[in-house]
Amino acid sequence: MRFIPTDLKDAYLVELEPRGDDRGFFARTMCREEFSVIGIESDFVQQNISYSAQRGTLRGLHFQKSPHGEDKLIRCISGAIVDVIVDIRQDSPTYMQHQMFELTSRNRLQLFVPKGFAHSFMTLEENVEVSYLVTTRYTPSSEDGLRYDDEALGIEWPLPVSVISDKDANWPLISQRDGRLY
Ligand SMILES: Cc1cn([C@H]2C[C@H](O)[C@@H](COP(=O)(O)OP(=O)(O)O[C@H]3O[C@@H](C)C(=O)[C@@H](O)[C@H]3O)O2)c(=O)[nH]c1=O
Repeated sequence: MRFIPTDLKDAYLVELEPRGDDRGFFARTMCREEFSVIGIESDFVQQNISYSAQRGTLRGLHFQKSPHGEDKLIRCISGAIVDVIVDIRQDSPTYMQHQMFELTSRNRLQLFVPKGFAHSFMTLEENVEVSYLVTTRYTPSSEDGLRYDDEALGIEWPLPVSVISDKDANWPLISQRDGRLY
């Protein structure tokens, strides 16, 4: 695997290193030893998949509040998404900055998102499946989120939103919050 630093501290794009032969190829998608070489010691405990039927479906931006923060390793296994992450660690040099990545079943790129980030994606095609590993079990009481259209974030989504959950359409704006985000 090749780890490509992003503009945001501690977040990486993870490129596969396929070993090809007559049958096709083989590649590792997660390897504790390779991750630890660059200082990632994530202990993944749950794997999730989501299916979105329509192009323009938006999920996020989600995080679990500290101490239930989770590292995530995201992969689009069918179709294509733009994945958007926001660094919400108050002591980080890239605090409140966001970055957008195109993850597709063709480029097979993975995105490593550390705890203390809000995470979201928008589907660019119909019938999209996203698979991801997380390091913390689902803790609904610590669930939180940022609004995809919060002017304080200024995210330029590539498509109009076609489908969004009520929960995601109604997260409070950053200007309406007190205290630390994470
Ligand atoms: C995240 C999650 C949800 N659920 C349940 C709660 C609910 O009934 C149903 C759908 O949940 P949600 O609406 O939160 O699903 P979704 O909006 O797809 O949530 C996901 O969004 C992306 C962007 C992330 O980063 C993920 O960590 C996760 O928060 O699944 C679990 O049982 N376990 C889980 O780990």
